[in-house]
Amino acid sequence: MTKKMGDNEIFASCSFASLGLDPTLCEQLRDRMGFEVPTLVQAQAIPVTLSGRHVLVNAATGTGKTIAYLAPIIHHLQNYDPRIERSDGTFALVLVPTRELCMQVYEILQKLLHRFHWIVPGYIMGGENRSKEKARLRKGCGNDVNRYLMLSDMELFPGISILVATPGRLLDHLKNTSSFLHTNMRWIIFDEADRILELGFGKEIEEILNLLGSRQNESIGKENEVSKFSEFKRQNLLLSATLNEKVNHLAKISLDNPVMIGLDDKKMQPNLSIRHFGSLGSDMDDQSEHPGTLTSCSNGDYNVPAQLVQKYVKVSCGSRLVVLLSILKNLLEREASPKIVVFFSTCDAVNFHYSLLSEFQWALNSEVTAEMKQMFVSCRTFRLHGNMEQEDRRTTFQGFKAEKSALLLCTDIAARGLDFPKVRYIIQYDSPGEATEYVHRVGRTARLGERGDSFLFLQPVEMDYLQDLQKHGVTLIEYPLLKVLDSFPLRGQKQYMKKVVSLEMHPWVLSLQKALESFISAEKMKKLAKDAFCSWIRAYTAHRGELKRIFMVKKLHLGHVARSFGLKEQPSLVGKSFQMQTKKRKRDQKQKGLSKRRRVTSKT
Ligand SMILES: Nc1ncnc2c1ncn2[C@@H]1O[C@H](COP(=O)(O)OP(=O)(O)OP(=O)(O)O)[C@@H](O)[C@H]1O
Repeated sequence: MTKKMGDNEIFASCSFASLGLDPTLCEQLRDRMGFEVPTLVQAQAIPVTLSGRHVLVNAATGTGKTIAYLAPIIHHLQNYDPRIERSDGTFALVLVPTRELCMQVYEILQKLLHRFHWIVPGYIMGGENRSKEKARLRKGCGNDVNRYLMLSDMELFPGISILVATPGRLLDHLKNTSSFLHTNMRWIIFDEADRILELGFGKEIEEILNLLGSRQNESIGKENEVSKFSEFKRQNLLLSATLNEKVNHLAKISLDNPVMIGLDDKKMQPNLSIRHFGSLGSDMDDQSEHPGTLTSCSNGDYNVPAQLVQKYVKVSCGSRLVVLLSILKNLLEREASPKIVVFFSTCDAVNFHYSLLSEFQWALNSEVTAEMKQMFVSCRTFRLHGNMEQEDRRTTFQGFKAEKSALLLCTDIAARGLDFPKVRYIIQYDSPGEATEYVHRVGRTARLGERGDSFLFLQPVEMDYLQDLQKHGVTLIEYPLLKVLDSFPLRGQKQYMKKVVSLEMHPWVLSLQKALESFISAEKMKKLAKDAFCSWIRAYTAHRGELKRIFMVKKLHLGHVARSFGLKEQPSLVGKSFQMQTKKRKRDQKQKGLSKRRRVTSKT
């Protein structure tokens, strides 16, 4: 592994065994996962979690939080004497915000439990076709049917020991699947807690905690539910790379006198365990009522990997597309096999750029025949967003993970917790909005001490966003855009003789924009571009609070926005279709009475 940071800034100078973990489990960590020594976070969290205390972990992205909670649980479960059985039901519940994260944690569990065949992992998540899954499990295709189960199959195969779940589908089963046995539930883990709450799952989480009798005031198993495991105390763990009011509230209602890991004294006020039983669904803005509050993120530092190089790309609206393609080309040609993730604000924008990058062919000399053109970017391109079929999401997730060099175009659905190995560059083509989101997006690179660079696209009118990030201790340097554009040869010339000062008048920009507009004028691409344009404006309008001041839709020149989608049409034409779409959306929303959560998820 190439590392920029010293290993002692990432890894602890002790062994997994010295933390008190079972020797067979340590072997699994080494042989199956390739982990020789614990990371610093693991070295801090594992002994505390083994001791049975409630824990709140706030550590930078990519520091190994998953093993920090899974290893102690497996240690205890494999140690139970007599061994746990199927009929004992579920012992541990890992709640995660997205389906991809659900699969990721489940896959790690599969590896770790290889030698502990009596501990059964399972997962449930929205979007799965239940009958198809049942059939697949019955036939035993893919997985070992006896060990790896989904809760939708609980009627057929009760007894998942460690369950990974997204909140919505879990609640459904808690209410409706009578054979879901949870009287022995000992651990509840909230992974990426802030994202679970941001997605509007606060009410579901409260209901889950109530149904499982695991709110802070009920943290010891109910007296009348005596089982052979009732001597064990409930233990809840909460993990998050960023903190906010809602996470603080969840901590207060679910954690009993927790040990804080990764939190310095500045970031919290004393006595987190003060009981407050408000609602996670409501906005927690009245701090005075909550004395045990973690200080708000607005003044705090965010945990960004120290070795990450963060740059911003200052580019006027009309040249955005050309600059994106140019930077991608530059990165892909400069390095042997880079993996790049590009974030967009909407599903339609992902679809448009995906088709463009997968199909756009190009030649330096515009006179050449179609056969002589080459792909503008020559690497495998993937896309990931919330409007895709579950099966396609799964294929993308696995595919991009496996590739050595590839491009992933995605919405924020991929911003949290996903661990794609060897991602070298993150491009935030559309701005992330909240600074929290910025941190999570860049956290997909520079994981565990590896190198990583990030690029944030900003228009000249949006430069105040840098100050917003600065408030959170995040500092970016300017990307030398003109220098990079100058390095592209044009019509056979290696360098331009004349020094170009303006980006818009740069011969490379003009030439590429012309080629793009011609390509996008084809019917299929044009339709994708128009949809992307409309949804992009909607997302831009949806910036909240303080950010509205920076990302002002009225400062946008619609013609320039259209140009950034390779559209030649008059802005008024496109603007009209946008207005019609906005009206239609408002009408639909009124009719359906869409919840806050659905508004958030539809964006991703
Ligand atoms: N002890 C270890 N030794 C080597 N690699 C490790 C170790 N622990 C974890 N890793 C690897 O480090 C990477 C990051 O781990 P993980 O996904 O758990 O981080 P995280 O802190 O949960 O990140 P995020 O906040 O983005 O969710 C993974 O690729 C994982 O396999």
